[in-house]
Amino acid sequence: MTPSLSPFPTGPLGGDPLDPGVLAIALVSEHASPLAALGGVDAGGQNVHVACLAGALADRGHRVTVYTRRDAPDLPGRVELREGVEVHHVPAGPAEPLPKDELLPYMGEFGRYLARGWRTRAPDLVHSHYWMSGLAALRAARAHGLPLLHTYHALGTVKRRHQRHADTSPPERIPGEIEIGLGCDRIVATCRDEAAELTRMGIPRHKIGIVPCGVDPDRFTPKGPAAPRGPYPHRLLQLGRLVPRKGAAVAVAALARLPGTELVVVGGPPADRLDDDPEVRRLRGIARDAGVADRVRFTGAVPSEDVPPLLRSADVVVCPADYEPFGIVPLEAMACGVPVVASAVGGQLDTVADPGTGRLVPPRDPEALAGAVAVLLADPAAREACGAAGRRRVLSRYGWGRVAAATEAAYCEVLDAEPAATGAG
Ligand SMILES: CC(=O)N[C@H]1[C@@H](O[C@@H]2[C@H](O)[C@H](OP(=O)(O)O)[C@@H](O)[C@H](O)[C@H]2O)O[C@H](CO)[C@@H](O)[C@@H]1O
Ligand SMILES: O=c1ccn([C@@H]2O[C@H](COP(=O)(O)OP(=O)(O)O)[C@@H](O)[C@H]2O)c(=O)[nH]1
Repeated sequence: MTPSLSPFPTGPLGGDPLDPGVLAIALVSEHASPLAALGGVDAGGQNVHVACLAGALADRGHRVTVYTRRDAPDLPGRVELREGVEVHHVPAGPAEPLPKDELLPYMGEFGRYLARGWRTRAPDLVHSHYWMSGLAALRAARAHGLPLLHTYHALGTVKRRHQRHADTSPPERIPGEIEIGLGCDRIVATCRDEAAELTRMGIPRHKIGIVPCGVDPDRFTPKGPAAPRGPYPHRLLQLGRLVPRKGAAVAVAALARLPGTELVVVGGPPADRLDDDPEVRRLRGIARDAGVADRVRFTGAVPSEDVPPLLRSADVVVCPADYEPFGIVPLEAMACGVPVVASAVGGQLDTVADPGTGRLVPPRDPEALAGAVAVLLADPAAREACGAAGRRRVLSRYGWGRVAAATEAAYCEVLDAEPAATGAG
């Protein structure tokens, strides 16, 4: 490791000064806690990203604090997620779950909490996730002259373009995202499409670096238990938050062109609340109308340890989102050696190699989705080759160790320091 990187007092969390070269890193993730259950409307890839990035940075010897909003009264102020990673529950607004689009009024309080804490124990750098965290962190980091890096995870301009009136983001979002981009020291975008969108928003290209999201290839493996299959010769699987933009309706409509195939939809509310969920009801209606209701199964949200067996049980994983800022699910499928048919949007343009690891098809096009899937279902050898290529692609590019190393390099650029010598995994 290299000489001390910090002009600021270190040891922000444990109290003791840190060894030279060890960074004290503050990750700010206002609505997406690394401790949250996944699959709900607001708990998805960002939660995974923050948890895994924090862990992989700790593996490289750094000390990480994740700041997330306290959304239940009984949450402890601090929780050790693992060695080197602590989660702080920030009091900002009522200590109860709130939709993320209602959190902006509490971001001043969130930022003041950060600034107060950093007065006595400042991190070496701050890395904020999602626009509201960026606003809170911008104020607090500026107050102490701390370097700030930002990852958007999703952009208001893109969401507005695709969802129009259904977009419930506050009007402050797009101007806020520009303010963050102009005010922070560096943007850690996750794919080329996002970098292009940011430059169209007027953010200088030289401030933007690209580091993808990652996957844990030791947890997501081709070998291992597979979930039991239904009575059909073929299984498609879709995984993620159950919101309309994820395109499950496209997958259901495609099923009408794929006889002998079942579709398992993983994610959404807990299994015992599926019947009350508006999106499940909508999708069941579409399935009924298409005459495929008996071949569509909803599991509800599943804990992350149950995800690899489900992925392994599928012949093809479909990711037909209308838009997808990055999309961790294709990486998880590829890591499990399963071919992916994804919409040609966002991060999926970078992650899915067509035809090597799967196929890219136009979004919102059930016919194109069904066509690409049918070719793979008819050819077991092609599926196996795609799966193996997907696994190789993940191992060579997307392990969290590599992602953390590249993120650390961005931190060091901002701090004008040398990266640590630790190998990437
Ligand atoms: C659809 C989408 O934006 N997915 C991204 C993103 O995920 C979530 C997204 O940021 C949600 O916000 P929004 O409604 O404004 O789009 C948040 O509620 C969720 O917490 C995010 O998980 O980030 C993922 C990680 O970078 C990315 O893989 C995914 O494509
Ligand atoms: O019931 C569920 C649904 C989703 N996920 C995980 O949630 C993440 C979704 O991330 P992605 O980036 O694909 O989409 P986002 O939800 O952020 O839009 C992936 O790690 C999934 O494995 C999960 O563990 N259980």
